[in-house]
Amino acid sequence: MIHFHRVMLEYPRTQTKALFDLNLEIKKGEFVFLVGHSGAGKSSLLNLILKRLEPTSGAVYFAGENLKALHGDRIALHRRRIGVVFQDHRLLRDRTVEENLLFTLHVLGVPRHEWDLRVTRVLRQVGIVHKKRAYPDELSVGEAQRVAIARALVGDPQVLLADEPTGNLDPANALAVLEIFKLVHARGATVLVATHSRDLVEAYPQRVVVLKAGQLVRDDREGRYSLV
Ligand SMILES: Nc1ncnc2c1ncn2[C@@H]1O[C@H](COP(=O)(O)OP(=O)(O)OP(=O)(O)O)[C@@H](O)[C@H]1O
Repeated sequence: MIHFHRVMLEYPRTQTKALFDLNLEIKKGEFVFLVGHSGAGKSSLLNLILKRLEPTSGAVYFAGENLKALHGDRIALHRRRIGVVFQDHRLLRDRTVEENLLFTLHVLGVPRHEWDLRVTRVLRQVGIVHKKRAYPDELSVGEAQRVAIARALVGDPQVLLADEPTGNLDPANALAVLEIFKLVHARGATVLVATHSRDLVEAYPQRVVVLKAGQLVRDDREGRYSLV
């Protein structure tokens, strides 16, 4: 589903080498934790999958297609296949929870007659349907994060990418978020979660890929957490 082939990434302005000779293959339906110290390159890796960044050398493939070949509208179409959750949820502050999700469905081009059903279903799934008329500023951090997850899932993406999705949450809320990811995984989506949280990794033993200073130093299918 996602394949990195000898990827090197250097940020040109600062000449920071963020990833070195990275080879990684993630199969359809896999759940992968991406761990590593701050600055190890986790966010850079996720941004390459979204084609927000281009590799300096090497190639990133998504569903068999080299992302380098995508231009213009096809980049937007590519991103629509992917649900994204960040620590900083980036909800639209002047729209209610429901309107935030409707906006996403509009952008995704989902037919209007499906909107109500999809919004209700996904808000139920993340346990926040009672807040659908609230504005983001009226939500707790944990609630806002659930809405961000709902927004990432409302388009039924094939792939879910999450960057520190539980960084601001207390342990109970972090585990609640993990439960949602497990459901998404069980439904067949490919899930990639960048995290510093040992608790999260230990609560759901899955494949763990460890980055250290831009290099993949460990790939453990037994789900063992170690920052090396
Ligand atoms: N826009 C940028 N321009 C220049 N250098 C950058 C940029 N973004 C990240 N870097 C550098 O690239 C390296 C990898 O950063 P990245 O954000 O991918 O790490 P990370 O593992 O996600 O860290 P964290 O856990 O702190 O979010 C770091 O050395 C960082 O300083």
